[in-house]
Amino acid sequence: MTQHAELDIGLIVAGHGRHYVVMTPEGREVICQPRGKKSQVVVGDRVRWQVTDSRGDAGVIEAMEPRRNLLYRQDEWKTKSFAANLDRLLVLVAAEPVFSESQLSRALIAAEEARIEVLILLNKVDLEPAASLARERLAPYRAMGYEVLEVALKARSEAGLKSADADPLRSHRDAALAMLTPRLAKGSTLVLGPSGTGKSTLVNLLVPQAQAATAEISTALNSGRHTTTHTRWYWLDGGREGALIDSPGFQEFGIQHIQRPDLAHWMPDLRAHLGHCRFANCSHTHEPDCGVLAALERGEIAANRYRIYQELGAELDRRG
Ligand SMILES: Nc1nc2c(ncn2[C@@H]2O[C@H](COP(=O)(O)OP(=O)(O)OP(=O)(O)O)[C@@H](O)[C@H]2O)c(=O)[nH]1
Ligand SMILES: [Zn+2]
Repeated sequence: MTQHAELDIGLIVAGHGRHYVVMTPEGREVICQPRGKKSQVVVGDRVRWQVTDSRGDAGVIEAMEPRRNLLYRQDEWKTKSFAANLDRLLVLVAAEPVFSESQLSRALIAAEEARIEVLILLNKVDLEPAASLARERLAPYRAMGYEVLEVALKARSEAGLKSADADPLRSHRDAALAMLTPRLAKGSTLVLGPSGTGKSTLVNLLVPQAQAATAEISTALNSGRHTTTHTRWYWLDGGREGALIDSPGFQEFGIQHIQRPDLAHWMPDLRAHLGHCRFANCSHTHEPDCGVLAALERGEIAANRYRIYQELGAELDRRG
């Protein structure tokens, strides 16, 4: 275990195939390949590595340091890691296109299970009436304890602005920056968001040098345009205290790694009513004297959320 302790430590900031970009504590980027055939390192991992060329810009990853957490999704066939050692998950949704509550809930469940704090960001609040509808759909999430922030990263009108402003686009953008900068200043934040929500806009706002950095990495890894579809770590400040991790979009957020009996526990609104069921192994679907069903009846659990619980529960029950 200690045999690699004397090697340099580095941070995985990007990866493409079997090539990784390792950042040294001084901020230098080195292209590394893992030693073994199978590599499980992901962006956010800290690794022990050593140089393999005389100029010191290529190396080999010898070992991975223990992880604090790992956010991943899992369907029937494969596991897909997002990133490791996360302090925060920022789930970006928008007034338009209408977001899938099921996908949102899946991401939140995976984050709960991995013990990662969540921030929900609603973009395009300049678009009414879509914004009001989205706000309504997010109300249960606020009520169950998630922080929900609203922004208009690229507003087309001055709707939603408190005072008339000569440049609504700029004032919305400045307001978003002022709101987000302090919240993301420390630790690593992974950004997840379905296509079209404004994820590129958000990353470019918070990391103005993102496009240049991505191009540079693509050249280094010789992967051309492909790297833009990969996960990438960006420092938010010169002191390297805060980081934003951009990740590619995905179709389905599989949560096959969640244990069926724990499902309700990872849903804070359901969790609040656990411990009051007649049966210790209650599935909260059909049992008499179920605390969750009683709470649903009393309107203390949103109908949509309970429907999502049923769907996800059935999905986990089908697992072979
Ligand atoms: N009205 C409005 N439009 C916005 C806002 N933010 C972003 N958009 C628009 O939404 C569209 C998607 O923004 P992008 O930043 O490209 O979104 P993305 O999530 O990276 O999308 P993909 O590239 O498809 O993954 C663009 O046409 C933006 O101009 C906003 O606050 N209000
Ligand atoms: Zn129950």
